[in-house]
Amino acid sequence: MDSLQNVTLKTQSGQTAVVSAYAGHLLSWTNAEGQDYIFMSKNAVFAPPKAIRGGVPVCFPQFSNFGPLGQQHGFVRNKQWRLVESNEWSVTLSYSYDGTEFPDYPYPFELTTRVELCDDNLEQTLTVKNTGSAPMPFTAALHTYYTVSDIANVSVEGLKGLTYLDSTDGRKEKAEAHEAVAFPGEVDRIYLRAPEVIKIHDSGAPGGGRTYEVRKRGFPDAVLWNPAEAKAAAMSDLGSPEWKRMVCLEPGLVVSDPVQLAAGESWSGAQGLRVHRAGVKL
Ligand SMILES: O=P(O)(O)OC[C@H]1O[C@@H](O)[C@H](O)[C@@H](O)[C@@H]1O
Repeated sequence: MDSLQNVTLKTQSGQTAVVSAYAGHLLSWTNAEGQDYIFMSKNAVFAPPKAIRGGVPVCFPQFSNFGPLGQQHGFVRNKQWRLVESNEWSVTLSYSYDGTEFPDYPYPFELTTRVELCDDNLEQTLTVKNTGSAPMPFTAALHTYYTVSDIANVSVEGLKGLTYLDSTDGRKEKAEAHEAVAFPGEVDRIYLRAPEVIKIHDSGAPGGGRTYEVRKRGFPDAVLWNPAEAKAAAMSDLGSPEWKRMVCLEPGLVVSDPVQLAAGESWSGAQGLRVHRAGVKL
């Protein structure tokens, strides 16, 4: 761990990942050519307790305003976590909450994130244990920011036929009609009961195109987000043209299958990320 409390993972093939003990946050994942698959805003602020704009913020114990807290996306993305163990290719960090700091959330828990890099595959697991004596409600998401060439070149596959809540339209329920979901403007949606595999295609990525394959487990929902010009302009840590270079696809436990975690019990969710280049058969 360096002085910034970042842990760097490296594979034999030259991929790297950097995970911060601040917020248990995955900051980057680069290929052997140094291209970062994970977006980090050039205007991101690294000043705790500010949340970091980019990477993979952990939203817990609340996603957005789905829960009792006033704080959007919960509080663990604003906290220092503890290093549990690390080696060249994996790191485990944890955050313990004793149930006292936030009166609206009196549920003690131990939260752990493990990031593992093996060749062309990044695995991230989130595990929570209820360390209190009452059933513990929570919502959660792995708020993953992907690097894209330009949002105009991006389409998302795997969502057709699903119901989503449109957060740009009062969270009305809508049906996804498109095989390839594009981004003609602001997109902020919670897809309910999304499939295990979702793909993000970027036709303008270096080398003739790129596909991010996301395999999620334990998280029933998936959030899709790009703020577009006007909303991004109001975010000092994003702005223009940074918003064009990112898309968020976030495995989430938000609406479907609500959890009341019994005392002493644990819950786990995970995502496995793989990148395919143009011309390589999926
Ligand atoms: O600015 P924040 O708190 O990091 O949130 C960013 C976005 O996160 C997404 O997950 C939400 O669906 C959006 O509504 C929200 O704007």
